[in-house]
Amino acid sequence: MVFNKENVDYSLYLVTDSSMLPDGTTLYSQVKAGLENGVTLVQLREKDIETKDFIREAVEVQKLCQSFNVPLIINDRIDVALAIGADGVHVGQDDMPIPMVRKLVGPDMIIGWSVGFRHEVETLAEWGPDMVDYIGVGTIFPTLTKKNPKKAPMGPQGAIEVLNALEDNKAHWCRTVAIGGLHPVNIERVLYQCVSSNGQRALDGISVVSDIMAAPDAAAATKNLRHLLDNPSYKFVNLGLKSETVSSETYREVVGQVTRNRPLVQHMTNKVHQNFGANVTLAVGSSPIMSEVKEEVHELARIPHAALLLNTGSVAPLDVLREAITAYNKEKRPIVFDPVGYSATEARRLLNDTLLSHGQFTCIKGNTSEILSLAKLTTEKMKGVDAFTGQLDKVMVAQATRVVAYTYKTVAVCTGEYDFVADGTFGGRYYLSCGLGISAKDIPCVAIHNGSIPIMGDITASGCSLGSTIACCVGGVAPESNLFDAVVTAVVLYKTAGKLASTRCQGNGSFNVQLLDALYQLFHENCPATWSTSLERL
Ligand SMILES: Cc1nc(C(=O)O)sc1CCOP(=O)(O)O
Ligand SMILES: C=C1C=NC(C(F)(F)F)=NC1=N
Repeated sequence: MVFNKENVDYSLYLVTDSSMLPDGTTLYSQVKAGLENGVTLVQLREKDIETKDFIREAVEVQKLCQSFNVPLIINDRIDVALAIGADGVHVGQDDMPIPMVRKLVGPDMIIGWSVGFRHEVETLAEWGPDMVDYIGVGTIFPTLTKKNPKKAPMGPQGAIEVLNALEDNKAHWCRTVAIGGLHPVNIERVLYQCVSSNGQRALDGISVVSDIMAAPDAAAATKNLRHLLDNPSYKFVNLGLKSETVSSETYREVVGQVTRNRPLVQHMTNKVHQNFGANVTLAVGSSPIMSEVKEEVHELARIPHAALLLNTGSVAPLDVLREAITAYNKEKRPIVFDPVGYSATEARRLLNDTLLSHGQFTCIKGNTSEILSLAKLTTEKMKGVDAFTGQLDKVMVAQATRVVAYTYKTVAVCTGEYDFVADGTFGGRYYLSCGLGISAKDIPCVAIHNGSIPIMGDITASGCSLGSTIACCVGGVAPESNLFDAVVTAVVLYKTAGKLASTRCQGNGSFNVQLLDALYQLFHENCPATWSTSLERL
C-alpha cells in the first residue's frame, strides 16, 4: 500500500538506528513508543545489515507503521523498498541518482533526498516536481549518530539558506525536514529561526534519531518533541505583547522598572570596555558583574532579572561564551550580543557566526559596518542604488537593520548618527511549513536622532556601553514586557545623555565623565518628557 504523497505529515520524522538502543528496548519497541506518542513518519535506516535480516526487520516495522497509518520510508536500499512495497525511499547525495530512483520506484512512491547546499536545491528544481518529494536539510548541529559525516554543521542559518534556495528556484512542491543534533534544547529555536527571507516557507518538520532511539523512555521523549511542535511559540525570553506606540511614557515605565528591579548585568566583554561598562551599568541603576567563569554562569543566569552582555571583543574562550548563551537561554533571560568587528577578519566572522548559531539573542547591536555585514549587504550591493543624499543611506541602513532583526529573529540595533532599532522577534511565534507571511521590509523599525554627536566616536567603549545600557533595560523590565520598547528606551536614554555630555564637556576626558553624569542624572530624574531625542517610525 503506497501512501498518497500529498498528505504526508512531515512534522515528527523518526529515523531508526539499532546501534544505540538502551538495554531492555528493541528497535521495534522504540518505534512503537514513537508511533504511539506522535511520530508521523518513519525511516528504517540500517547501515551494515544482511539483506535477509533487513527484509525481515522492514516487514515487521512496516506492519507496525501501517497499524498507525504512518508511512514507512526505507533508507538507501531501493531493492528492499520495492520488495516490501514500502511507501518511499530516502537517498543521500552519494547514493543512486534521483532520476534512476524515480524510474525504478515509479511515480507514487515518496522520494527523499539529503540536501545541505544551494547547488543541490538548484539540481532538484531542474528535475521538477516528479522527482524529489522532500529533503532532509542538515546537518544542523554536530551529532555523533552519523558516522563519517561529510558535511560540517550548518546551523539554523544554513537551513535558512536552503529554504531560500527552494524559494528562489520555485521548488514549491518540495517539503523539508531539518536533521542533525536536534533535541528539545534547540528544536524550538530551529523552528522559530528557520524561515525563508520572503516569509513564505518554514520547515515542514524535524527529524530525529538519537533523541528517540537512544531514549530509555522513548514515549516520554516523543511526547516532549510532539509538545514543542504543537505549541508554536518559542519563549526564549518573556516576550511581551507589542505596544503600539513608543513614547516618553514608555521610557518612564522602563526606567521605573529598572530602578525597582536593579538587574544583574553580566558582562563578557573586551578589556577596554570593562571598567566604563561597569560604571555605566551602575549609573543606570543596575548591578554589573564582569565574570567569565564558566562554572558560575548557570547560577548567575538564575538570579532574578539577570541579563548577559556578550561583546565578542572579549577574550573569554569559546566554550565559556557558548556555556553562557546556553545558560541564559535555558533560564529565558535576555542576552545582548555585540559582534565587535564582525567582518573585520575571517576569524571574527567565524567566531561570531558560531555564537549566532549556538543560541538565541534578545538584541544584536552593531555599528553600520557590522550590521551591513550581518545583513550580507556589502557596500557593492548598496552602490547599486543611485547615490541620493544621505537620506537614501538612512533608508538602506534601516533596511539592513530590519534584515538582521528578521534573520536572527531578534531586536536589532544599528548605531550611528541615526540609531535604528528593528523588531524581528514576532513575539516568539512560529509555524510549520508556512512562514509568517511577512518579510524583513515589513517589520517595525524606528530611527532615533539627536543631531550629530561627533565626540561620541572619540571615546573608547561608547558603543560597547550602549550595549551595557540595553542589557540594563531588557534585564530590568518585568516579565511579559515588550523587549523592543526596552531596547528603544535604552537607545533614547543613551543618545540623550550623549548629547547632554557633548554640550558640557571640554574634550574626550571630560566627555567620559560627563556621559556618566548625564546617564546617572537622566536615569534618576526619570523625566523622559524633557529628553531631546527624536524618534521616527520608518
Ligand atoms: C541520519 C542523519 N543524516 C544527517 C544529515 O545531516 O544528512 S545527520 C543524521 C543523524 C542525526 O542523528 P541525531 O538526531 O541523533 O543527531
Ligand atoms: C541522511 C539523511 C538525511 N536526512 C534524512 C531525513 F531527515 F529523514 F530526511 N534522512 C537521512 N537518512
